[in-house]
Amino acid sequence: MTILIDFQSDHNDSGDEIVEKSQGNVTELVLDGAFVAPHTNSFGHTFRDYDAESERRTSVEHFYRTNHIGQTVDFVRRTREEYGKLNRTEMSIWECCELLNEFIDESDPDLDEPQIEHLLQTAEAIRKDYPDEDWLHLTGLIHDLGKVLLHTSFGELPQWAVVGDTYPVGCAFDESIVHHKYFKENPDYNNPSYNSKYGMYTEGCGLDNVLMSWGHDDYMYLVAKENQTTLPSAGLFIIRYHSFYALHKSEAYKHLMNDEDKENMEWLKVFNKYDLYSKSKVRINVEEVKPYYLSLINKYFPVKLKW
Ligand SMILES: O[C@H]1[C@H](O)[C@@H](O)[C@H](O)[C@@H](O)[C@H]1O
Ligand SMILES: [Fe+2]
Ligand SMILES: [Fe+2]
Repeated sequence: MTILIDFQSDHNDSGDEIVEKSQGNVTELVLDGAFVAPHTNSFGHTFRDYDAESERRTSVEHFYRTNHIGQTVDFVRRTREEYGKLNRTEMSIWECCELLNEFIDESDPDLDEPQIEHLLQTAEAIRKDYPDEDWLHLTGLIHDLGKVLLHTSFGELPQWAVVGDTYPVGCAFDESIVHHKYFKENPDYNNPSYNSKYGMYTEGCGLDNVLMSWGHDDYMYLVAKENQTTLPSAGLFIIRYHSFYALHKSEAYKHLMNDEDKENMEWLKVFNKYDLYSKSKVRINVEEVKPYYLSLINKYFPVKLKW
């Protein structure tokens, strides 16, 4: 497979140097040493460009339309309560990674690989740059496991209720949210209790008190917490808010954060670089890295978890 890379430029927007190595028609990102963020995704476009004319543009836009219409306060409360019961199955973290093999995320303009590839690419890229932070490697591996909600044994939630960027419900939807215009069709959009800057919240109330649109982030957070993980609070924060781009990229909703959120945000920003820019066609040898990740799972999680 060929990775399309813009050969004109050897720096990306954030000024990181791009290193490329060619082997036949396969161009690899060189990940040893400090991680170098590529300039373009596997389709030859800049990352998170929701307007770029690509084979995925229309389906991604359609995804966000359904997502923005369906995520109401009422829907989130009901679904969170239901899935928060964790009474659907019992399995280990690694079993869940394997289950994700079959899913492709319809919200993602940058990736059309099975999810397990993305998990390992993220974790391995972090591991190279932060060799001593083993909790962050494991966070990389598990951050998207909540996408298992798409699975038939979980009642097959539709993609709009599992993937995509997340945002608070119960207060005004910020304009920086991808395809914001579709919120006009969300019933909460015209509800005066939910459509002001603070809505049902107060200044500095802390993200823990904010109801986020329902999806894989909050679900995986609940799974990890209820199964008594020993991951540090920054790991749980990353899992819970990694899709909250309006906050960690556009700095909207900062008025809802408390001091602990602000501290954890530093790690989320580190994490995001690897989550977003490690998406590539470079395959990881699963069998080779599996023993390492099994040892981390063993350190931070029980053998079987409730899902
Ligand atoms: O399309 C992607 C994908 O669903 C990711 O897992 C999520 O974290 C991102 O926020 C989203 O943009
Ligand atoms: Fe995600
Ligand atoms: Fe991810």
